[in-house]
Amino acid sequence: MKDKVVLITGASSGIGRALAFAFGLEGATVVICGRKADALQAVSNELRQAGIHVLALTADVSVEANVKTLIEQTVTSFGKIDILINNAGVSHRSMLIDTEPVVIQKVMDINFMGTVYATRYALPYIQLAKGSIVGISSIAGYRGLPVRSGYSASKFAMNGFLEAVRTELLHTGVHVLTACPGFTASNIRFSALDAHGQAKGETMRDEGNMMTAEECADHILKAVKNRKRELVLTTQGKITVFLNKWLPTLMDKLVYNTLAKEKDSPLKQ
Ligand SMILES: NC(=O)c1ccc[n+]([C@@H]2O[C@H](COP(=O)([O-])OP(=O)(O)OC[C@H]3O[C@@H](n4cnc5c(N)ncnc54)[C@H](O)[C@@H]3O)[C@@H](O)[C@H]2O)c1
Repeated sequence: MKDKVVLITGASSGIGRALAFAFGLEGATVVICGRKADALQAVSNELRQAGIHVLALTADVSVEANVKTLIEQTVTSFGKIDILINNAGVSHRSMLIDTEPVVIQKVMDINFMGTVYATRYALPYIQLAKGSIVGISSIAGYRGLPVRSGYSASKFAMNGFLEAVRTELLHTGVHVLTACPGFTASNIRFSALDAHGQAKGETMRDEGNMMTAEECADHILKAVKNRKRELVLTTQGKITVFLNKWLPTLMDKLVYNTLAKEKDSPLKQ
């Protein structure tokens, strides 16, 4: 990764932060982006202390002009972008019947349109570098998950978008990776939106019993180095993707019953 410039969206916590360390410790220059300047600065300081060359830029990925500026500032600073990691994301937890559509719009704007903006504006530079475009998707991008219909939709959209882009770029030397973590300990469940768009502020799962963000980032780093097409993480995630392909009706019941056991689940057991 020496001499590579890696742009990571949503890097002030969780998997994005861990990716900044993973790529940075391999010698890459990392450009980290997030909405909150304070949180971003704190991560930037930690990265610098670890000897990593870092630039922190604030941007809301759901705002096209912000993302355009983010790409321009990165190129002005370093002259290129080798790897773009579309990581910024938000979830929601509410039954569709209760959910204000604007909540689903917000999830789509961040998870999907954020990926569209960053990929579109970074693409000329990634093509020059014959670099990599990475989407941090989810198992929810292969198997629709109840109580997260908008989140699943945004990750299905991301998967389809990146598959199409990968095919468009087949003869250009650009690598496109769809990375689908399973449950990973992070902020994602705390910041998940409720039916009215407020952060839940709590998790409904045992965060201590999950893959860590650092383990997840190591798998993604390896997949980028090996220019893999797709990465599906955790045994549970792999089984879910496999069974859903061949036994989707059985999976409706299995997924329902599993997620009905989550604390405060609105699904009836
Ligand atoms: N943790 C999991 O269980 C899990 C599983 C599968 C996929 N993912 C995906 O991994 C990615 C990272 O999530 P995480 O688990 O590290 O959670 P996280 O909440 O710790 O990280 C998400 C990051 O995105 C940032 N972000 C949110 N909205 C943004 C916006 N509009 N503009 C810029 N930044 C924004 C947040 O501030 C945060 O830093 C997400 O795309 C998520 O969907 C997570």
